[in-house]
Amino acid sequence: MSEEPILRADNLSLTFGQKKVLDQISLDIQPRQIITLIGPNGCGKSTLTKVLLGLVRPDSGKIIRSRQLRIGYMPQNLPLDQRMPLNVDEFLRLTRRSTRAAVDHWLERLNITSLKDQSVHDLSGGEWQRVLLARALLVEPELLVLDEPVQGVDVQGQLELYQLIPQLRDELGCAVLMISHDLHLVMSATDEVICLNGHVCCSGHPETVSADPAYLELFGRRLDDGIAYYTHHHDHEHCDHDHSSPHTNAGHHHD
Ligand SMILES: Nc1ncnc2c1ncn2[C@@H]1O[C@H](COP(=O)(O)OP(=O)(O)OP(=O)(O)O)[C@@H](O)[C@H]1O
Repeated sequence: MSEEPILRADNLSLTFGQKKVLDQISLDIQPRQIITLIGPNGCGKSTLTKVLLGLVRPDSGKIIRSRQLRIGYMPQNLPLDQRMPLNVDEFLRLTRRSTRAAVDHWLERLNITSLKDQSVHDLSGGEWQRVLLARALLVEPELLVLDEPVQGVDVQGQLELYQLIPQLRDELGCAVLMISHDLHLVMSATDEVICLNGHVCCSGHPETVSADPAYLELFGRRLDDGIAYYTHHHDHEHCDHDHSSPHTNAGHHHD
């Protein structure tokens, strides 16, 4: 891809207390590109996402976004005041610049029209995820950011949601940055995987990365049932590489 990135992160670092959560992270997001961040619990995926969105300030490093980049953000959770009566339709209409027609469109597109008059407090985990996705789509994003979009969703629902993501990318022409724990589920829905553990452990096209024996050793083993379980053994040193061009090191792995 030779276009200008819509977002470029350059050497982002952030320490919380004693813990270096982000260590010199660089990445580019190209128009229409689907990028997935994977990594173990607490490795900094959500923090990196919030830094990229401008919600958290890094200690050092730089973020360049294209002018007036419209970002649709689906957070991992969105605590709501339980005492506030609010149905799905009213909740979605709170989104800035949302219109009646757009709300109806996304309700229908995500197969949740039947939830329109239901209280947001009574939704199942999977239904709530779809409503949050609709809310992110209502801003007509150029960049759609999904923080663990399949949380609380059953396996069939996860497969459907991951199939939907490239379709939404095609319909909106947007780029997608998503966080996932499920490498095997997300493989076919992503153009690039970035494996995080504070630093960028490896990155590249999912098939290139997944075919790398060193990658499998680090990030999973494929069992007979075809499921690759995520088992990151981070007992290695991070060798230096060129952070200014993170996408050139597809299949890069540690010594
Ligand atoms: N505001 C904060 N203050 C202090 N520590 C924080 C803060 N936010 C996150 N952390 C810590 O930073 C680390 C990275 O957290 P983050 O939520 O980014 O991880 P994650 O990779 O998204 O994890 P998970 O997969 O469990 O959602 C964790 O150790 C977390 O406890």
